[in-house]
Amino acid sequence: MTSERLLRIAVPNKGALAEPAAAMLRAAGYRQRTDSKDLTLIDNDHSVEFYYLRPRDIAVYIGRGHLDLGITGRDMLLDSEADATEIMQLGFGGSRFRFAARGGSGMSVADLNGKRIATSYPGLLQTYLNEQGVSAELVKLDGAVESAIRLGVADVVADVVDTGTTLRRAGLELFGDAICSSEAVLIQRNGGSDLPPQAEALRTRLTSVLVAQNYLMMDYNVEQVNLDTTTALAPGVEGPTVSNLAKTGWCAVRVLVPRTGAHLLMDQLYAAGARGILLTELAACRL
Ligand SMILES: Nc1ncnc2c1ncn2[C@@H]1O[C@H](COP(=O)(O)OP(=O)(O)OP(=O)(O)O)[C@@H](O)[C@H]1O
Ligand SMILES: O=P(O)(O)OC[C@H]1O[C@H](OP(=O)(O)OP(=O)(O)O)[C@H](O)[C@@H]1O
Ligand SMILES: [Mg+2]
Repeated sequence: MTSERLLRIAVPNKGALAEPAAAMLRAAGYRQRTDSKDLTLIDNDHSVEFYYLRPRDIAVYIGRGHLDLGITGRDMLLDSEADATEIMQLGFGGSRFRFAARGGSGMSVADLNGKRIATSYPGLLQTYLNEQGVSAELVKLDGAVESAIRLGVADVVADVVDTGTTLRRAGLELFGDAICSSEAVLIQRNGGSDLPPQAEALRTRLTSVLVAQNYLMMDYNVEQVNLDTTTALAPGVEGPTVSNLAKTGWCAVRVLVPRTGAHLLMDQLYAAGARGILLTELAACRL
């Protein structure tokens, strides 16, 4: 690809988003670093340069216009209050930002007035408290926020919850609605319109990875007399590819099927006469 300049993309260098972000970019056909100490990597074939940065800092670089696109968490983008916006949901790194207090304390958001709330996301939390008309003292911590109550530095925590294991281990219980539902997102500067053409190519390729996650490739053999029944069960997108088998009266069918319900479909196809049914993962898929 020829272009006047490299597209500059920020990718999380560590934490929960780093590995899945690199894996998604690899699945989309981009080169990624093999040494986790590398700070940057140029993919010359696609005229893209990747910068490996702390996920918390990525919105800052994008908002100030020093990098073109970035992958970070929605919660981190909102917390940063950077001049940046999400342009695509990436389907990994899902979490919720929640309040928690000592088990059995029966807290509610209305009880937060005057309380000390420990968090690593003061921007996100303060915005929410303002909306709720609550006045509380924020205790800003870098991580392991769940220990703040036991150690007496806070009455309540507001933190990222995925499985809830960390909270349970700390003897805490959730209260109130989720302050934010987060996942990894692709971000750009607000109103940013001077992106090189590789930006659109990246979005198309990432979309093809997401689409591929929703489908599987199915192959099966079936007798000609049963073909109408099996193709009605699995009609595919444009229609199945049907080829002749060497065995007279039989054909081979290849068809894209939704991942959800694929095993139920296998049962139905088998009952309808399909044999040798194969399900295969897709790396990428542009429909
Ligand atoms: N199980 C999880 N634990 C932590 N963050 C998660 C999890 N699942 C998804 N995330 C998301 O990952 C993003 C980055 O959080 P992460 O904890 O990796 O950053 P960090 O705390 O700055 O880094 P580190 O934990 O390495 O110091 C956030 O958007 C968060 O919502
Ligand atoms: O609900 P869970 O599945 O237990 O995951 C949530 C925990 O994971 C994150 O911590 P991380 O490992 O990023 O450490 P940190 O607190 O030092 O950031 C987050 O801050 C929670 O503590
Ligand atoms: Mg963390």
